[in-house]
Parts: sequence; structure tokens; C-alpha cells
Amino acid sequence: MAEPLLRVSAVTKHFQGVEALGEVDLDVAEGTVHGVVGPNGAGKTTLLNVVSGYVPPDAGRVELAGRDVTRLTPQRRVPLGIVRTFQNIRLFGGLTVLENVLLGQHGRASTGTRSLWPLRSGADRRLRAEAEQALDVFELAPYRGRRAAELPYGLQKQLEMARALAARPKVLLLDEPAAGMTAEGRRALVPRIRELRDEGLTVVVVEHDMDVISNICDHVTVLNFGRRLTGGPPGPVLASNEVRTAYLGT
Ligand SMILES: Nc1ncnc2c1ncn2[C@@H]1O[C@H](COP(=O)(O)OP(=O)(O)OP(=O)(O)O)[C@@H](O)[C@H]1O
Repeated sequence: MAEPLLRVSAVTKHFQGVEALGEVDLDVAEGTVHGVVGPNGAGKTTLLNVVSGYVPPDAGRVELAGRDVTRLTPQRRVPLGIVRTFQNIRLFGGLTVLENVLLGQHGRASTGTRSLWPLRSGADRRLRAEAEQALDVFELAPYRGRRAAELPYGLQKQLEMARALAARPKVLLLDEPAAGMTAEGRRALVPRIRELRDEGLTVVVVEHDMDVISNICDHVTVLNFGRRLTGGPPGPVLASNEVRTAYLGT
């Protein structure tokens, strides 16, 4: 493939003697959705943590468009385009839905928290319009004035994604976006993520729901005990005997 937008090379991470990741490689092409799957404890979240900068690897590299970002803090990765959501929702419950999305723009170059103040300039208005657009993508516009804490769980997850989108990512990292959602919420997620991909966004998604993975991913990487077991198009990979065996733990 062409030079990947995101390249993870030989990343290793131990926690108190436990190998959470062992020499893991991951190449993600621009404009694709890449799934990271595997049984519980396989190292999926640790991989997202290393890519987003929340966990420093013991060894290995993370590159975005050829630039080594391995040693950068999460805050310095956001303006470069690496933005994530969390498995456990991290919203400002006392702020409104719109305010949460405006804060998502905070990490972008020269934005600051200014976007919460009344509109002053054309740039402010543009930011506000983009925030409204992010709300629209996740059908949150009717809730823009509600406090985030008042939203049902599924909508809070959507708000997390809208906030991440407002940071204008190049690579959006989603940690279990379907977990805890209703069947309807999970179904709605699929066309949304595809649409974002079709607009050119690159997505890395950790997810246990294999229907969601099969429907949104161009490529999957399977981890098992911190090692890359296999990878490829979701259909054949998920149907393979080695992946089935890994999930069954036999
Ligand atoms: N901060 C930490 N301190 C100690 N051990 C950790 C830490 N984070 C992860 N681990 C361990 O590293 C291994 C990989 O964990 P990780 O959460 O990355 O797996 P996962 O594939 O995301 O699992 P799940 O599907 O259950 O979320 C596990 O053995 C876990 O207990």
C-alpha cells in the first residue's frame, strides 16, 4: 500500500511483568477504517493508549504521516490530528452538549477555550458552525442546550464522538464505540462511521461487536496475548480458524 497515514512499528509495553503488547505492528492507510479486535486482555486499549500518547511504550515507534510522534504528549498529538474517544465516557457533565463539542475544538491550533465566549470574529463563527456540524453528524442538534449528564448513555457516547470530531482529527481512535448502546444505536453507528470514512477520515476502532466490525472495517488486526495474531479484510480474517480458536481460548 501507499505510505500509511499511521504506522505503529514493533511497539512493546509491559505492566509489572505482564506483556500487554509485544512487538506489535499496525499500518493504517489514509481514508480507511481499521479494526483492532481480540479477546479480553489482548492489548487493544493499550495499543490505542500508545497511539494517542496516554501510555509510553517500552520500545517501538508511532508515526503519523512519516513524523515520529512516539514521545509526544496526547495534548501535542491532538493538533497533529490524532484524537480519541474513551471506553469510559469522559464528558463535562455540567456543561451543555454544545459546550462539550466546543471544548473538543480546544486542542486545535490557536483555538483555546475562547470558543465558549460570545462570537467575536469570523473565525469564531466558523468554529461554531463546525461544532454544529459535528452535532448534526451524530443527530445531537436537538439536545444542544441540555446538560451532558442528563443524556442517556447512548447519546453520551455519540457526544464523545462528536466532540472528538470537532477536534478535526486526521486519525480518529474509537475505543468500543458500540459498547453499552442499544441495538438501534449500534445499527446507526455503522452508516455514520462509513460516511466519515467516505469523507476522507481515517479511523482506528477497538470493538467487541463483530457485526459492527464486519460492517465498518476495511481491514482488521487481531491481537492475542499482546501479540499480532493476524490481519486482513474482516470477512476471511474473522472466519479463520486461528481467530476463532483465539476467541474460544482453546
Ligand atoms: N495500567 C495498567 N496497569 C497494569 N496492567 C495493565 C494496565 N493496563 C493494561 N494492563 C494489562 O495489560 C493487558 C492488556 O490490557 P488491555 O486493556 O490493553 O486489553 P484489551 O484487549 O483492551 O482488553 P478488553 O477487551 O478487556 O478491554 C491486560 O493483562 C491488562 O490487565
